Amino acid sequence: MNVPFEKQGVILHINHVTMAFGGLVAVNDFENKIMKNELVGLIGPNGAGKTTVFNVITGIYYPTKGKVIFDGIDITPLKPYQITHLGIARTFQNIRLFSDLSVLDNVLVAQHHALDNRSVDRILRTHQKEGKVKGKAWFWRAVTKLGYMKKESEMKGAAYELLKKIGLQKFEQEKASSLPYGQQRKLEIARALATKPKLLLLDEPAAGMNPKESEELMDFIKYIRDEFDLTILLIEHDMKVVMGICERIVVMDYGSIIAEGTSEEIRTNKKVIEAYLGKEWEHAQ
Ligand SMILES: Nc1ncnc2c1ncn2[C@@H]1O[C@H](COP(=O)(O)OP(=O)(O)OP(=O)(O)O)[C@@H](O)[C@H]1O
Repeated sequence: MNVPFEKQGVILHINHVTMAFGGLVAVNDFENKIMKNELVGLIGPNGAGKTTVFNVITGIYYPTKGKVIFDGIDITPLKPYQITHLGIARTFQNIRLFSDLSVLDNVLVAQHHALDNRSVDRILRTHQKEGKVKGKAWFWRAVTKLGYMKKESEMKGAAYELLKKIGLQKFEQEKASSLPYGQQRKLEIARALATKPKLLLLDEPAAGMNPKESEELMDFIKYIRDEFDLTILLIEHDMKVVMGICERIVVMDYGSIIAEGTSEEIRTNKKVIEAYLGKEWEHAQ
C-alpha cells in the first residue's frame, strides 16, 4: 500500500525539481524529502543552486519541471504570500530589516499580514451585505475600528512575547539598525517566526558573524526548533555550524545533489571534498 508522504512524517517533498534560466540549469532534478522537525543543511559551492531551491520552495520561481509538496499540499503554483500563510518562512543572505523601525515594529510588520485596514473594510462589507449597517455605517465603522485597535494591542503583546522568547525584549524600542550584527540576524529570524511557520528556511544565517556569534547561533537554532516546533532547512558555508547542528546534510554541485548524509558521512565524502570542502579540509580532519 502507498502511504502518503505526510503520513510518514514528511513535511516537505521537493519532487524532482528542475529550474532553468534560459540555457542555464540552476537546479537539476532535485529530489528530497524533509521530515517534520528535522534540521537539514544544504551546502555546496557558490552558484551550486542552493538559493534557487529556496526560491522555488517559497514560490518566487515556478520550476521548469517537478513540484513542491508541503504538508500534503502541492504549493508549486502558489504565490509567495500564500505559501507564507500555509506555514513556510525564510530569511535572506543579506539582512532585510526595516532599519529605521524599532525592533518591536519589525516583528509587528511581519504579523501584519493578518491585520490591515482592509480587514476593517472587509468586516464592514460583510455587515453591509447582511443588512446590518443600513443607515448606521458610522456606528459599524467605529465598532470595527475598536475591534481593530483591540486586535492591534493583542498583536503587540504577542510580538513582545516572541521577543522575550528569543531574548531581544530589552531592545524592544531600539532602532533595528542600532543592534549589534548578531542580534540583527536574530531579529530577522524573529520576524520570520512572527508568521508562525512550520518550516523555516535560513539562507546563510552565520554570514558575517564572528566565531562567538556563530557559536551562539548554533544553540539558538536548536532552541527555536524545539521551542517553536519547527522543521529547519538551512544554507550555510560555515562548516562548523552545519556539521555542528544539522542531522542531515544535502550537498549540491552544478545544480545536482552529489551527496547526502550525516555530518560524519559528509565530512569524509571524497566527492564533497573534491567539489567543495577542498584538500585542506581533508588534511585538517
Ligand atoms: N534569476 C536568475 N536568472 C538567471 N540566472 C540565475 C537566476 N538566479 C540564479 N541564477 C543562476 O543560477 C545559478 C545558481 O545560483 P544560486 O544563487 O541558486 O546559487 P547558490 O548555490 O545559492 O550560490 P551562493 O552560495 O553563492 O549563494 C548561478 O549560476 C546563478 O547565476
